[in-house]
Amino acid sequence: MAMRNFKMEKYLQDGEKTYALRGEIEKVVDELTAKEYDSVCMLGIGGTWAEWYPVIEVAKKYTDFPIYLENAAEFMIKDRRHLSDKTLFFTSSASGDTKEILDAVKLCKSNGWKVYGFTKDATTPLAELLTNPIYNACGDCEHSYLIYYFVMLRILKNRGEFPQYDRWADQMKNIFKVLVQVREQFEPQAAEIAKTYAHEPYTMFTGSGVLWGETYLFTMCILEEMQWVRTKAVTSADFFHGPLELVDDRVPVFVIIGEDEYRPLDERVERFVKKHTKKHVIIDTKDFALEGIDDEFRVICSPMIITAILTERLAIHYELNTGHSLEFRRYYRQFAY
Ligand SMILES: O=P(O)(O)OC[C@H]1O[C@](O)(CO)[C@@H](O)[C@@H]1O
Repeated sequence: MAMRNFKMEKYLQDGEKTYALRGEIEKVVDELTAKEYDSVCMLGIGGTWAEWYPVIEVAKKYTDFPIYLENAAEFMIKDRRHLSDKTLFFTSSASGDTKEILDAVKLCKSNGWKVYGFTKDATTPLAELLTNPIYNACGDCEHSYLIYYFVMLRILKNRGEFPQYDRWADQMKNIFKVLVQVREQFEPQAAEIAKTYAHEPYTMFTGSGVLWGETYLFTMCILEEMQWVRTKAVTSADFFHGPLELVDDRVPVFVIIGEDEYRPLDERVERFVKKHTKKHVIIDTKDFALEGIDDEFRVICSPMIITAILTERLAIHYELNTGHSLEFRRYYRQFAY
């Protein structure tokens, strides 16, 4: 099935460019971890916060080292005594002009804290603030996941907590090709799901663990910001503390099922919705093969599967059905607020 609005050659070329950043990222991380440090802090906002989320969730499976994920706007006003000049700070903004990120990085700098990270190119305001900025022209989520994982898992490797780093990173050379297969497999379903649900007045999404960030991102940044489709994202655990009361045949529930230790929580939601609404959509990362990638790395790659099929493919089919351009905003970045 041909994929609407998908340029395969360009996608694979962009993937090669992103993978090629591996050496540069490893060099920065190796230099930083050769010196004394006592914590790691990632700064994000909205979509970037959601993209860092699984990277930190994964890291916590391998280490109990202090690793923080801060919302850049909250970071400005909250207590920061857990951070210091011994913290390794990273951030990312594809546009390089997201206000909250710029403010947070300026605040770090005013404390003498260096911030490392990513932006699209050397012309952005963020590029001027970062130490050793790394340029990643393609800000799509799977690209972000890959480079953020290069940062985080390399730190863990250097701490002796992720000795399989090289095997994992070598296998990531093919991840973009694999994610084309994942897209192709999902495409007929994406077309069908969007046709059925794009005009629903309210849609719930549940997810958990390593997939929570992408669940939240897809509803907030794609369906709400880019499609004006009303949604609720709730963790599989919290679904049973409120949202379940709204479920009946009028309310579609998308259940995103992952492969980490949270899976039983997702399966509990699956059992419930299958009984209480005809409008359930079950999306299980286990249904997608990752050719050439070891099973022990599936959880790490699982947000890439979800972003490929929802944020990339389902979004395109929603756009087709709603007739609302994914590019159009009425408020976001249209004026100061
Ligand atoms: O990477 P940038 O340019 O800072 O943009 C991040 C933003 O992009 C979006 O994901 C989509 O416009 C926002 O919701 C998000 O906060």
